[in-house]
Amino acid sequence: MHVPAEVSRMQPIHWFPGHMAKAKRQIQEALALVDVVTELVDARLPQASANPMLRQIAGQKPRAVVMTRIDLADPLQTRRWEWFLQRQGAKVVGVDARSGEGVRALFAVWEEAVAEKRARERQRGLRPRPVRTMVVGIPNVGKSSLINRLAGRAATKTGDLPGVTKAAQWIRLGHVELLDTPGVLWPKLDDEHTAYKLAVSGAIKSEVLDIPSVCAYFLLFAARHYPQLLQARYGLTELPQGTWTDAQTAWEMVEPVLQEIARRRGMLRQGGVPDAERASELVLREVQTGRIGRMTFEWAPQERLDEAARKDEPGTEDEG
Ligand SMILES: Nc1nc2c(ncn2[C@@H]2O[C@H](COP(=O)(O)OP(=O)(O)OP(=O)(O)O)[C@@H](O)[C@H]2O)c(=O)[nH]1
Repeated sequence: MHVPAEVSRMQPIHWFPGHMAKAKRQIQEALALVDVVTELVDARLPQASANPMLRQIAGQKPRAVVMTRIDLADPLQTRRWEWFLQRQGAKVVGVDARSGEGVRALFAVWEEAVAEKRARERQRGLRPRPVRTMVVGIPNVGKSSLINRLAGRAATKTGDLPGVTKAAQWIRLGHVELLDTPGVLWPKLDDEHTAYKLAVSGAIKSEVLDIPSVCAYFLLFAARHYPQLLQARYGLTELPQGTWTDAQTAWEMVEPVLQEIARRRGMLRQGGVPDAERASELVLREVQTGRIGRMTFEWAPQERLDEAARKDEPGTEDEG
């Protein structure tokens, strides 16, 4: 059995305290100037792509949670996540930041997020003022895409923002003012599953985890939760069985499937040996571009199903 060298050289997952301290400071400075924080998470992994530190930094400030990449996520799971996050007190909207789908709904969410504060201000006789917000999220989650979508042609840039960076400006969008520089937070990679899910989604690159292991993680997950999509895309008759324990074992479970994919795609090494490693790159690329189909990589946390049923809302399943 051929095991790629990278699998046995799995690197430890790094956490960057220096970067985080700086990012935290910058975001804290900027947050002091906004009414509502717009937190971006990836709809395919809303928990793993959120940074828990943001809650701590943002404190009681109203949060608008934007789930990006709804075009790639499983629609049923997206509904469940929306419901779950709303129950946690966030205002939630799902968007495709590339096409702009769902983006208009954000304006209502922002207004709603500051409604109480504005009512108090009105009572004190203060003049209505625009809602100020900033976009915060992990790298690659869609911050620039969303800002560009929102800014569009109508955007006007106004005034420098002291204390953050010289270049930072507000983008005026009707009653909303959006900071044109997003806040970047690193994902919290302190658990193996979080790291693998982020790698499957493309949020972290192969310097942290190697491609064959990430692909193995994905295949075991997808064989369990989205078998029809895998079968339809790759014409597979047999799917890998089993759950993740470690990279080596997982690779051994998925290697025959990847060899089959390699054979079908003509990915052969010298002597006609199917190149499972190359197939793992292909599969991962196709996951990340949505070619295999719409998938969500983590389930909304288990809620009491009876409660969900009583409220006639979608229930949740065990991720397993
Ligand atoms: N399919 C899809 N792709 C998206 C969406 N949002 C962003 N992307 C793509 O994801 C990639 C990263 O998007 P960016 O907007 O650059 O992400 P970012 O958070 O600004 O990234 P950093 O600058 O690294 O912090 C780009 O190729 C986008 O086109 C989305 O909602 N759907």
